[in-house]
Amino acid sequence: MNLKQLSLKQFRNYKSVELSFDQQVNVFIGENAQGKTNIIEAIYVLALAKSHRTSKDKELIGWGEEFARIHGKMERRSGQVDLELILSTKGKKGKVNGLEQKKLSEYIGAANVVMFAPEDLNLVKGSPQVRRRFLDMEMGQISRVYLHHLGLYQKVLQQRNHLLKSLQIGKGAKEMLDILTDQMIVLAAEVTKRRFGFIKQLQKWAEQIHHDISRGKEELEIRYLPSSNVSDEMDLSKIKEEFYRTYEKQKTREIQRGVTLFGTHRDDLGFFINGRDVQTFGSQGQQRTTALALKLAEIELIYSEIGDYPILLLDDVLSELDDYRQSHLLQTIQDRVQTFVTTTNISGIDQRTLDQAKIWNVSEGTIAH
Ligand SMILES: Nc1ncnc2c1ncn2[C@@H]1O[C@H](COP(=O)(O)OP(=O)(O)OP(=O)(O)O)[C@@H](O)[C@H]1O
Repeated sequence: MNLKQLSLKQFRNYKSVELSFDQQVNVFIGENAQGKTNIIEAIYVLALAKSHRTSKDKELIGWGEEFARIHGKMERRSGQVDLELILSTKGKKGKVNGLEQKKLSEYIGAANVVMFAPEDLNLVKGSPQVRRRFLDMEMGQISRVYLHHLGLYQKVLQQRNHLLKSLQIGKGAKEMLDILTDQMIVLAAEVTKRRFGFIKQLQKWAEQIHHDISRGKEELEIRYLPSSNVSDEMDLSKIKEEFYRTYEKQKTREIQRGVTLFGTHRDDLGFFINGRDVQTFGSQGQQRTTALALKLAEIELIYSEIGDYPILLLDDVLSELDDYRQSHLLQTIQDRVQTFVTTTNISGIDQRTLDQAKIWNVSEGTIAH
């Protein structure tokens, strides 16, 4: 899929800007703090209704303004799609082809993006939260059902934590805990089952890509690491049974601590190269290759799921990759994947890429080419 036009109003440091993209590769170049990342963040938010670098939508609205608007015209295999997202201090609204969507979960998925930013190099070593966020953002854009279950799970979890806090100080109704636990377990089982399935698919691509980047020397394995004793082979009812067992074991401690101690919000992902944990034993280079393999695997996975390539957003990351990794990445995207790149220094980018790219100069919230 291709983004043909993008217009921003009061988004970050852009008062009003309209851009047309007729090339596959677009490079935004400029000094620090001029608005390069803001542009590709806008494309990410247009697709996923969430930023990759903040959970506070208010930060996306231009200072002193009431709202921000992102409008994009996409060309997909299935036809043209017009997307509009309005962020205000009161919330956000998404329109697809001019029609306002009742729920954001119905809006998400009309455009697909894969972002590779310096923070992603932290995916392997960073906190489990970073890896769960990766799972949720990636899975959310290819599965509405997943997004739906995840949203409900988060709501129930919040209520359950609230109740546990009350029970901790001798308030609240204890029978409510069983009711909320039932609801949480049904949703946790759905989320878990889908995450196992997603990892299995991602593994298939990532393994091959990692093998190629490491010139056949390394085998990458991705494992879903649940906090309960559930496994890939279990069906939904078996997963639920296991969650109930965990609940019975943890119940007293949960009340003492005033917080939910089991469930998908405590799960993690593990990466293994030739059987060794990359998080503990991986060199910096191996961590980079793993992160790159995951991103490239995501591109293939999205293609296999929806029959269209996602848009690739590379935020200041090309210069972080050595020549070999960079050319591997560029080989993957060649002619297939519309790509937006930001950089402060054009010399870090492969000349073959520059030859087919449109170069945009970014300075203090204005863009020229
Ligand atoms: N809500 C906002 N309203 C107005 N300006 C903002 C807002 N949020 C950030 N900015 C401004 O945007 C600029 C940062 O833009 P951006 O993050 O895109 O930088 P960049 O060009 O990618 O730089 P770097 O190379 O350092 O990453 C800063 O000048 C910052 O003050």
